Amino acid sequence: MLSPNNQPHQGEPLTFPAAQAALLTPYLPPPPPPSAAAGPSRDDEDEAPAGSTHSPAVHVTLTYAHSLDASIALAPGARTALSGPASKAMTHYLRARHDAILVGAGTAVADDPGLNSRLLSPRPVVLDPRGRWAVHEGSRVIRTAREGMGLAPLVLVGHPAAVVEERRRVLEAVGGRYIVLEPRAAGGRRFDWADVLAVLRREGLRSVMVEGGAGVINSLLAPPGNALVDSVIVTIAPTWLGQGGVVVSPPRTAAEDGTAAPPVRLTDVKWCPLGEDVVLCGRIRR
Ligand SMILES: NC(=O)C1=CN([C@@H]2O[C@H](COP(=O)(O)OP(=O)(O)OC[C@H]3O[C@@H](n4cnc5c(N)ncnc54)[C@H](OP(=O)(O)O)[C@@H]3O)[C@@H](O)[C@H]2O)C=CC1
Ligand SMILES: Nc1nc(O)c(N)c(N[C@@H]2O[C@H](COP(=O)(O)O)[C@@H](O)[C@H]2O)n1
Repeated sequence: MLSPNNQPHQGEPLTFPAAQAALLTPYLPPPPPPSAAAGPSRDDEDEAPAGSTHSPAVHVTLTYAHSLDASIALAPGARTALSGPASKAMTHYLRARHDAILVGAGTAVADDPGLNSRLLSPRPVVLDPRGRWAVHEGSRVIRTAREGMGLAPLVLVGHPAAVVEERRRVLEAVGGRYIVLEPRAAGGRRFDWADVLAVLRREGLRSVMVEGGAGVINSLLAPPGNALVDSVIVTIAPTWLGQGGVVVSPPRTAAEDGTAAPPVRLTDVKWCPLGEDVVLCGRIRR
């Protein structure tokens, strides 16, 4: 079993079997050097991590859990447990293997997530172009940081006016920050993924686990964002969530003759049963 390292635990001690961790290794960024174990502020070298396909190098792992009908939640705003205990442990292991964990404003608002790991916590990053996440003293991610159980978030907003002074104070009190980034995609409503990764790289973050929700996943799986994804790890839970769920389904692209074409496909695929769930690992086919 892999054992927790230098950060305090939250809740039950957590272990993830080494044999299962070994299956995931080819899809993950290299482990941080021992000197980086205290947190994700890394030395600013410019080497690309092994397996990375873009530069400057930020390893991007897209990972989430969905139902048999591709839903990641029962309804917008409904926090929905899909992963069983074994795959939940995998999620904490994966979080610990990345410098940053990224979610969209929809998830931050709906779930009030902790975004930490019971092993080594990554830096939470929230994409919030319009500043709609009303972060406050009681937000879980803030409490988690204050209690030393995780790191404080970086919140990417699209305009200085999206920063509310009281929220900025709350964030900065625990070591978090707003970062203004120009939304250059989707008619000025979305961040260009390459710009997001450049911000992370400037912050010394060399790997990011993109966790959701559907808006973020669908945007990253669509071109040109999907060219920046190094690996995909999806937990499939043996349940249907039914119509009205929050569905992962990126927009179709058009083939040369104008007919609809699948936007993206995986290659180098491995399947691994984990408790009652199955975990699918793969890379985006170029
Ligand atoms: N099962 C699982 O593994 C997971 C499930 N979830 C679930 O997903 C649901 C939330 O999904 P959803 O509502 O789609 O919310 P998201 O977390 O995907 O947030 C979507 C919002 O994030 C912002 N955003 C997304 N992409 C970009 C981009 N490229 N640039 C800038 N901003 C971007 C936009 O904010 P704006 O609209 O303000 O411009 C967008 O509306 C929740 O119910 C949650 O429980 C979440 C994570 C994992
Ligand atoms: N891996 C996974 N399985 C599920 O069943 C889930 N519902 C999620 N959701 C993600 O985890 C966040 C909540 O966990 P923490 O409070 O941060 O520990 C939630 O916001 C989603 O990002 N993930």
